Amino acid sequence: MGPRFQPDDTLYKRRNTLKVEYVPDEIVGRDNEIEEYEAALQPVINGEYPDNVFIYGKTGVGKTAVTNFLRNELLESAAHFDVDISFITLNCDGLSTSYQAAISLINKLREPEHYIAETGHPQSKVYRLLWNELNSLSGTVIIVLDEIDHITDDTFLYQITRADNNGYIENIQLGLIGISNDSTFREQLDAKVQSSLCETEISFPPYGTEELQKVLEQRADIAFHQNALEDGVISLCAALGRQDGGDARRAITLLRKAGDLARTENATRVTTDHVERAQEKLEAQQSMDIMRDLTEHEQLTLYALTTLAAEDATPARSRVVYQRYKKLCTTQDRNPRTARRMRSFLSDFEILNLTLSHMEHRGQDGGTYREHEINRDIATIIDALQTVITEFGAHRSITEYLPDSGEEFATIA
Ligand SMILES: Nc1ncnc2c1ncn2[C@@H]1O[C@H](COP(=O)(O)OP(=O)(O)OP(=O)(O)O)[C@@H](O)[C@H]1O
Repeated sequence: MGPRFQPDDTLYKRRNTLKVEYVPDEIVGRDNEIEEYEAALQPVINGEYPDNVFIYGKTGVGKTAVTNFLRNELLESAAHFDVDISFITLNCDGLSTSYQAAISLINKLREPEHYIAETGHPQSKVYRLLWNELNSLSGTVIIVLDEIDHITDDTFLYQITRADNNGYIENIQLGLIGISNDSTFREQLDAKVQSSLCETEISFPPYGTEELQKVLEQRADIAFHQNALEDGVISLCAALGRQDGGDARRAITLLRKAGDLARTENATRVTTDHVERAQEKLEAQQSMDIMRDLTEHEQLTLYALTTLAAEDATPARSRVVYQRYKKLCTTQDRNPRTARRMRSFLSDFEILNLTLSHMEHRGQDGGTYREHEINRDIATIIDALQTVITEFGAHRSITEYLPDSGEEFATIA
């Protein structure tokens, strides 16, 4: 028998280009946004101040890809015309305060051996160090703050947008690009910060089917061998991607998952059937992630409804779900949320597609009430709720759905 893992390149030419980390050389389907963005950056090449730019749009709509593309183009043009430009990119994911953001930016500008500690400095010292670092640069410096909405207070943005006016920086012309997928972020900013940061605002709308098709075609050309995709594969991925919010990242991931499925099955081509099955898997994974991210009381509510489903007692009225939910809470002495709060959890589940509910009308007395049922299979929900089940115990109705190591769960009558 030969080695277990055999190289296999029947379908893929460069599979890595379908991974999220890959930066495309060319951007397709974002011409209007690129035009606006370019106009805001154009002054830089004339040696003038750039406009500060605020980019917003939902996840996977090309905000980062277009920013990286234009950065590369600008750097190339700057080299050609001998203009001094530098970019500093800071991803604000994981930075929740201005203090952390300022320290991260300082460290971005320093060599690792001169990094400063993440805590313990007076605020005035942090900004002094930051101005020193920026003043050691020259020409135009553009700071890109990706996921800018993670910074929950305005101080950092206030300081950095005012640094020039306040005389803290000399020699350099500072430009700021803020990127966010939270459209309400801008409204929450202090008015002065808002007007400085949002000199140019560019909204990136979700991709339409045609645009997704272009993005996918471009990527498939690099990633797959010629003829590796059956007709209709790209258009199906584009249509499903459109339904899932016009997110290019998700559409590209779907194509990769379909390719992987085809490869696992030793298929000679990727077919629409592979795409459909890959989509089912992605959806299952997505709802699993959603369920795992619910709060404890939301999970207990879902757990309560699932036990009723396991007893064949669904669709169930909200008050029946509430009784079961309260019972689960008492096993660990938790104070149950009010019935109204629990009903709001049930409405949220419906929006998330985890449950279905409908109104029932009583006959003679004319009242109405709502009934709920789960919209995922019991085993999947039980799997997602492992943590809460381990802590609160396994209701007798679900024992057959527990993993083989079921003994570790205390049972609830
Ligand atoms: N117009 C495009 N042309 C080619 N590839 C694209 C295009 N738009 C997006 N992509 C690809 O889709 C993926 C997601 O894009 P990107 O990271 O730019 O989204 P984003 O809007 O910044 O999302 P987030 O807010 O989640 O960071 C990336 O892999 C990117 O390369």
